[in-house]
Amino acid sequence: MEDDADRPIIRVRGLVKSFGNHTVHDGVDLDVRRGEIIGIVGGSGTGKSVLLHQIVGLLKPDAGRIEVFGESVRDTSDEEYRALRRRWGVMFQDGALFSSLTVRQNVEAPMREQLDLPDDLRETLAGIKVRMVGLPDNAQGKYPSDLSGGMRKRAGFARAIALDPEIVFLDEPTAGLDPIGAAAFDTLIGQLQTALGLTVFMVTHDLDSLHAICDRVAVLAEKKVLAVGTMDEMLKVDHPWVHEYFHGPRARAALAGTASEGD
Ligand SMILES: Nc1ncnc2c1ncn2[C@@H]1O[C@H](COP(=O)(O)OP(=O)(O)OP(=O)(O)O)[C@@H](O)[C@H]1O
Repeated sequence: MEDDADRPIIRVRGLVKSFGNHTVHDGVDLDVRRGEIIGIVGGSGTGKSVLLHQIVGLLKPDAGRIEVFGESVRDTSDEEYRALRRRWGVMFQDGALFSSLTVRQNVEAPMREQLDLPDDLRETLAGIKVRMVGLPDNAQGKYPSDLSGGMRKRAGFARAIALDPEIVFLDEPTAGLDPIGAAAFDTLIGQLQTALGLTVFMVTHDLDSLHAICDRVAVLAEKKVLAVGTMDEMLKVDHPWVHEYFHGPRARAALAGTASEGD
């Protein structure tokens, strides 16, 4: 069945999640639109990664509803979940590459799991994904430990797009990169989003990324999505944390950087 174009590609309603007596989410609502890049921001420990992990079915919410492509992620059989999972790719915070596999083998891993392809075709396709993220051909045979942090992130991105997903989830893709590497990674995300028509759900602390590539931003605070909108709309939100985040010195520097790029 075709997805309704107006229906959010991800719909979260009334999400509640606690660890012991520590409540992380208490009524999280969020819609993600098909084709957008949405940045998820919030203070440390506000549950950005926990939200991502619940949406992709790696953590079980205590209450609430999560729909991806109109399907409830919780109420699926193993087979249905496998089919859903094929339509998204995840790049975890640290890249989460298999250290004993080469870059190309890492990209092949989800293909082996989900697709029944002849070896040579799978290798060729994985090689194409490695090229798409801007890694040189000689990176294909290297192990994660032989790569720079930026190259490891690109390899993680290549694995996230291995199955031609409709959504990619990126957990702090530019964390730990120097400003030039981070800007190059932002450019890559923007280019692949456009070229492949991706929806991008991106957890980030990086104000430069928000300015450079995000269509909308969702702020997690007080156990909820406190505000969601464009960067311009975020500047008008009257909440102390949101105000400090979007008007503070780092925000001004990021805004100045964006302005001078456009000059
Ligand atoms: N598996 C777990 N067991 C217990 N507590 C957890 C677990 N996973 C996350 N938490 C707690 O949930 C809270 C939210 O964690 P999460 O990693 O989502 O924060 P975050 O917003 O992504 O933070 P950061 O920006 O620092 O990465 C934290 O207090 C964390 O300690």
